[in-house]
Amino acid sequence: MQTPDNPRIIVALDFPSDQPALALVDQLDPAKCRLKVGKELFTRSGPELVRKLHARGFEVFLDLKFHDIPNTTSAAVAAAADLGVWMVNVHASGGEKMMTACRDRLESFGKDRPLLIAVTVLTSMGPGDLAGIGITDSPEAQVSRLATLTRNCGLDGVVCSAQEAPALKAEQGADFKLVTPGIRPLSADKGDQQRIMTPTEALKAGSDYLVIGRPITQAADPLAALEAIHSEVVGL
Ligand SMILES: O=c1ccn([C@@H]2O[C@H](COP(=O)(O)O)[C@@H](O)[C@H]2O)c(=O)[nH]1
Repeated sequence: MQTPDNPRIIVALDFPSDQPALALVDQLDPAKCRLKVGKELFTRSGPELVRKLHARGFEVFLDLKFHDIPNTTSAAVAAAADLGVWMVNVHASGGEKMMTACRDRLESFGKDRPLLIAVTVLTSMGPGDLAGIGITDSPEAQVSRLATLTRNCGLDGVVCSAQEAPALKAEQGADFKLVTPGIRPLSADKGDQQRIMTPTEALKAGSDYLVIGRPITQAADPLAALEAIHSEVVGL
C-alpha cells in the first residue's frame, strides 16, 4: 500500500544537471515518493547529488543497471551501498555468476544493505526488439526466465513491466519485489515505452514500485501531476 512509510511511487529524475532536478525535488515530499537517479544525472552530478537527496530526506534508487564481469559489478554495487542508497540494480542478463557475486558482496552491509534488483527486459522493448537480439521468445517468457534466475541468485526482485506482474507474483512469490517503469496515466504520451500500464492498473496487477519519469517531470505542472497520481493510488 502507498503509505508515508512505504511510498511506492519512484520519480525518475531524468534531468541533464542537478539544478532542474533539485528545483523539482524541493517541491516534493519524501512521504509521497522515492527518487531514482539514472545514468544521465549521475554521470553529470555524481555521488554528491545523491548525498543532497539523502540530506533532503529521500530514499534513492540508483538506477545504473550495472552489466559487467562479476568482479567489476560486485565492486560497483558495494560502492552504491557505501553511498547509502535504498536500491541498486544490475542486468539479469549478466548471468548467475555476476548476480551471485553482487549479492555476496552486499552481505557485509548487513541490514543496511540496499535492495538489489535485476533488470529483465527493458520496458521500451517489444517482441521485434527481442528478435533483433536473437531472442525469439515473447517478452513475457524472457522476463519470466530472467526473474527465475534472479530469484535463484538470491536477489530481492526485478525490474519488469507491470504487464508481467501477475505472472511473476504467481511464479516468484509475494516477497519478490517488482519494480515497474513504463507507467503511463491515461492522458500521458507513451514516448519510447512499449510495455505500459496506468498507475492503478499496475498496482492492481502486483507492482510493488512504480517508476515514473516524463509523465511527472515533463508535465506543465510536475507537482500537480505527481499529486494526481498519488491521489489515484493512495490506499492501493
Ligand atoms: O526497463 C526499464 C528500466 C528502466 N527504465 C527507466 O525508468 C524511467 C522511466 O521513465 P519514463 O519517462 O516514465 O518513461 C527511465 O529513467 C528509464 O531509464 C525504464 O523505463 N525501463
